[in-house]
Amino acid sequence: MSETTSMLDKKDTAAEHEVLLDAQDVKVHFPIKRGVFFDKTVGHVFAVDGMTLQIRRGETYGLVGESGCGKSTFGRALLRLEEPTNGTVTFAGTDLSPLKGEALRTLRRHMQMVFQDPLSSLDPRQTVESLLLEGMRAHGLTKDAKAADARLRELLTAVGLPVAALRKYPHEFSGGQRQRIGIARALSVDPELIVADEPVSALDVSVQAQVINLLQDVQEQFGLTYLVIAHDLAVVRHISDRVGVMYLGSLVEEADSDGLYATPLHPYTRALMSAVPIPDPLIEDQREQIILAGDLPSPANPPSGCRFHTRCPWRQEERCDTERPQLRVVQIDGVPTSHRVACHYAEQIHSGEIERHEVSATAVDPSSLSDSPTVNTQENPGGPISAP
Ligand SMILES: Nc1ncnc2c1ncn2[C@@H]1O[C@H](COP(=O)(O)OP(=O)(O)OP(=O)(O)O)[C@@H](O)[C@H]1O
Repeated sequence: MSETTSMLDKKDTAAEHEVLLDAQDVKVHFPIKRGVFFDKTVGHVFAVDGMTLQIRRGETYGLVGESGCGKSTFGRALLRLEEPTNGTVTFAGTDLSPLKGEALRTLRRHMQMVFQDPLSSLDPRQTVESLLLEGMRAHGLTKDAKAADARLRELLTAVGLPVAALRKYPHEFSGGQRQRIGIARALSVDPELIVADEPVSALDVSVQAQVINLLQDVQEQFGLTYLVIAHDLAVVRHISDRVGVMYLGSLVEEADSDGLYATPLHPYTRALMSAVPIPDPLIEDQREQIILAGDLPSPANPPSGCRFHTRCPWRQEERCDTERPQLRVVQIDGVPTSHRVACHYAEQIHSGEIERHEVSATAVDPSSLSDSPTVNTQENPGGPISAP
């Protein structure tokens, strides 16, 4: 191997491990207001309650969890579309917390969002050309008309739309095409990170794979880093290098995608995976089924200690009820795994040292049940978390 090649390899490896986004203890607490003038704060919705994760340059990080666990709020907080109550977000070495005005606008060029429903995120009165030029103009990327025109054509080619699309309006396209426009719009300002919030869940199943493939193609073409937020385990598994599982505002487990799906270690992740149907009836009959008791507790009144203890079939009294577990690297047989797990007893549960017990639905305090859309995993093991 030549010296130049080996230097390039080293550079690639270093780039792969470079942390692009670093979120430390991010919290977003929404005040609950009451009173005639809504001027009294009577409590808080702890939508995001201590999220710590790092996304490496060039990777796809998948974030999964039940509806209402805080995924979207966290994604928005990263871009400061939602103001964090606490914590720090560092992007490419810059702490975003003190940024305001122009500095924040400049940063948004590097971090873009792709939304679930392109129809509501695209102004229906603007043509595709105007939608794509908007961000480019705002960031001073359209000074040269010829270059701007070439860039528009490049974007349309990249997302698989004809040049004639430029003169049309969003309603003239199908759902899948509209999501292509949403992706082109995010790409138009040449970002480094894209936060894709449920990018395919509003699309027909037949179109979902095309849009996922497109996201992967443009990632390679433009050297992008992704945070993909989804409730669909199949989508996340297919697209992600690493996956984080969120429960009531924070991560309960994080691992590389293959490791997480092969050996889930947190009881909640195990329950999610056990709801994934396996096409082979023999394996399906023999494997572990974990049916969670009760619904997702309300983020306005989260359980004490481990947030999952009210539904956990391996709960150990006292410690789980009172001490909130930290995310830590788990060792199996003395060997560190790729998993970080927020469970006091992950090793003992994995080895079978702690036995599983039934949790009755009444174990969940009814006053802590959520008003927000929830999953009843007892009645519907697929729930809003859908399986591959
Ligand atoms: N502006 C807000 N004010 C008060 N509560 C909010 C606000 N935005 C979100 N929430 C609440 O915060 C919690 C987390 O919501 P969020 O939308 O982030 O969850 P999610 O995991 O993305 O769910 P979904 O997939 O259904 O969007 C929910 O209970 C939600 O009702």
